[in-house]
Amino acid sequence: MIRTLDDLDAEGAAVGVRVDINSPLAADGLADDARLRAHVDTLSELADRNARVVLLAHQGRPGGDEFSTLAAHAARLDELLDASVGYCDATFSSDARDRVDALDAGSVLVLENTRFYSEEYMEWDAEEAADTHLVAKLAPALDAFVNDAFAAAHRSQPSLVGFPGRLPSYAGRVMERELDVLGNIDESPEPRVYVLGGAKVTDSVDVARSVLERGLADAVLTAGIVGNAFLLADGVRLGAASAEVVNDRSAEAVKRAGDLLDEYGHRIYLPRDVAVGRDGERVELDLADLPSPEPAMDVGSRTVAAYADVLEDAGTAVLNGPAGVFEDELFAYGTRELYESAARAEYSIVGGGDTAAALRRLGIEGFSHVSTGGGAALRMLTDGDLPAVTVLDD
Ligand SMILES: Nc1ncnc2c1ncn2[C@@H]1O[C@H](COP(=O)(O)OP(=O)(O)O)[C@@H](O)[C@H]1O
Ligand SMILES: O=C(OP(=O)(O)O)[C@H](O)COP(=O)(O)O
Repeated sequence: MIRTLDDLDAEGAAVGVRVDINSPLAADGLADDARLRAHVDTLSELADRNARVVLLAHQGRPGGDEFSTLAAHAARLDELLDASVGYCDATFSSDARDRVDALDAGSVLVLENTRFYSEEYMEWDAEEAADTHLVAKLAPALDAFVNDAFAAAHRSQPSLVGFPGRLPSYAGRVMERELDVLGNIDESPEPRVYVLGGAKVTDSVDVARSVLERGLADAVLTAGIVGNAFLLADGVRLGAASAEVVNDRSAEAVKRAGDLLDEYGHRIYLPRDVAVGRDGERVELDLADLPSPEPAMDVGSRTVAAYADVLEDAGTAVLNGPAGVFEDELFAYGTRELYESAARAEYSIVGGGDTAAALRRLGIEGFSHVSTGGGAALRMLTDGDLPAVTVLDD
């Protein structure tokens, strides 16, 4: 059974709360605060119940553009919450532990990006994770652990799976809600159409295989860089620029996409056209017009029309990842159209950090459930288990 905040004696307790506030960044700070706002209920409840709330979170991946401190996140949380929110530029050092010890009841402290520490970017089993430096050093300063980071719950990293071995542990309100909705997807209306876009090529190929093998998906529509990977796997010569974007993520995934096309090609839909930028304009190219020197940045209108036909009959639409570089208005068309078609399905689930940002930016509403997780939601839908959830279950 997974315990929730209803089971936690919060008064005066130092509660470590793992959240997922991993967000798109802009030059001057956060480009979108949806993931921060998602945790407001959990954090407000704990602060109102006089807990000393200690936040653990990651931002970006080592070496990536969005790998940064959590200073901007703490400042935004301070605006979003009634409680006072402090920031500490360390995670488990004596400085960090001193700040935890000095924290007032009803206040919040944001510790530094957990991925600044190399152990955090490795996968562990729960017992080993409990012995990592981060967990072994920080746990003694805490009385309890709450995992509200559904969006990262598919990762077996120390801050996600290590604390339950050392502290009484609970699911936060976001985690509780997500498990409630996504745990019952196999009872959702058929036919089920999965729309896989975005940049996580390897994860998406794995998801496609799983939902097709398990008979959960009647159709898989591919878009974004994922769609480009499937086009390459199908032998389409997109051009060196597009191929480089895909291969930078995973050349191996293209091979695996090819294997999947061999087995399930009749249920996998590939883009029929793509959009590139030429002299500052959007230009749509049919597959016959490729290769193109410019990278494919969006799906074109023929793809949108074909996918809309499939989605029109969907009982359930499950969507992850944008169809193109929606951040640039020239290439937002595919995402806008595809999301609007998916939102019209009888039951529709959408997930992903960038996907949620796209929904807000493009003003699209009407999904039955907007999950805070992309990879986590898909993994939950396909495997039904998540490592960070399994360790909460006792
Ligand atoms: N054709 C494309 N070329 C380059 N980037 C793309 C393309 N299609 C989508 N993207 C990018 O993919 C990113 C989001 O993908 P991903 O992180 O997988 O989504 P999510 O966070 O919703 O799971 C966006 O920043 C978007 O610009
Ligand atoms: O943004 C996230 O994943 P998502 O984009 O699949 O929702 C989570 O914060 C997990 O991040 P990660 O995929 O770098 O482990």
